[in-house]
Amino acid sequence: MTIQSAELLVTNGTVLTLNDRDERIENGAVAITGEEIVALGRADGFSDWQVGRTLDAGGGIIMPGLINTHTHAAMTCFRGLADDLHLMTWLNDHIFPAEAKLDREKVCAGALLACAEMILSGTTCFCDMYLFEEAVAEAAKHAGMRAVVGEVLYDFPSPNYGPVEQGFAYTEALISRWQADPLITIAVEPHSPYLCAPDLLCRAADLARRYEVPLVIHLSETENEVRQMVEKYGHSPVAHLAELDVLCANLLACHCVHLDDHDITLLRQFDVKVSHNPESNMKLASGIAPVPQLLDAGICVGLGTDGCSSNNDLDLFGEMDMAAKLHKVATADPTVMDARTMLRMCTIEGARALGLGKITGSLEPGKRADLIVIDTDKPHLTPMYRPESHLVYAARGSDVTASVINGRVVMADRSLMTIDVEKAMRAVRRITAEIRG
Ligand SMILES: CSC[C@H]1O[C@@H](n2cnc3c(O)ncnc32)[C@H](O)[C@@H]1O
Ligand SMILES: [Zn+2]
Repeated sequence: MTIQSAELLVTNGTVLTLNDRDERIENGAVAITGEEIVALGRADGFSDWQVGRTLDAGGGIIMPGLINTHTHAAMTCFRGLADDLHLMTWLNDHIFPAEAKLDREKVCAGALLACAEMILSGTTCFCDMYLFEEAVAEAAKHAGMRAVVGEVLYDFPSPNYGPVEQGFAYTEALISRWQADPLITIAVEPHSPYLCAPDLLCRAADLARRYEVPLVIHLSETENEVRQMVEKYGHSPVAHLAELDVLCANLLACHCVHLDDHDITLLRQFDVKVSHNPESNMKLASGIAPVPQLLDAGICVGLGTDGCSSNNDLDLFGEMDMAAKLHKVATADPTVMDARTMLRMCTIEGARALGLGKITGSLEPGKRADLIVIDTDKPHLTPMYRPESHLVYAARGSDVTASVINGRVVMADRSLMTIDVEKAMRAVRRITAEIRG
């Protein structure tokens, strides 16, 4: 008889696989070796395994880590700086002037704090658009997080690279530097059709196609944006991208709040993925994305927080709860966006949206070991008829006790292994003085 072995066994919990069959394993365990899940099943099935380290889930829930499909991680530096404003006032009068004061070190500090907040609230993977993204990639790598990162490209000079020509060069350098990294994927990220001329959009799409990397953009976020685009180009933002041949399966379109039926047909036709950011859309009063319609059309939708200056946190548990309830009230239909749909949106569908569906987003042998443990021994999680219900409607990020990313334990007993959280908070507090000054 061969002795089976695992370097790490996460055991004694209800395992939610979020795989195609949505399996739930009571008294379950997940065996990990190196970066990968090697087996999962009932915990007693592993009693004769040789195990290096055991992580006891204490009777809680073991599930795939959450995936945040749209962040501007370093915007932790601007949390609470400017609230209660329209998007364009918020951006032009407050955020862009503050961002002009950023540099590589500040972005690195802001992103590291974001990683601490994300790991502590159950996120294992995020997709980021910002300035000085090399620093974001380094922060994510330091934190041990999986990330898709891309330098923002737009028509005006960037505080990082200057004119956009150099933005393309910077993006290509990022792609070649991080090509073989197990955690970091580089994306091409034009900001939006309203800040990017047609030529920039076409070049960005060509670059993403050439390197087979994700293409990420803000799209149809506000009514004003749609009006402007129709006046300027005679098309909606989605139809504008279709005209330019930018719509494709590796495009992640963030927000997609103001869509007409033709836009939805186009998104489906080109298999475009959508990132839904309900809290940011609510806070900036941008509107309500037609997510139930997108799902009915068969479009892949992931969940995102957007930057935490328009949210104002990075807790995806809160985001799932908000999204589920927002769409119920918007459609006057309590059956839409049920708990299962929300959990899938935040895990496997998020992974698919980022082009990572084959490696993460569900617990299956052969996939990377990206998982979290939730402590359910809490008054607000008692009793528990259905774990899926609690995860969406009752749990908070602070209920997450452990996190494993790419096979590495990055948090246990709510202690971060990779980040000195006190130091990370101090660094960002120091930056706020400069931002204010
Ligand atoms: C420089 S990277 C990204 C750029 O986008 C700004 N931003 C943050 N949130 C939003 C949003 O909801 N819509 C459009 N632009 C947004 C961010 O401040 C950065 O300047
Ligand atoms: Zn955004």
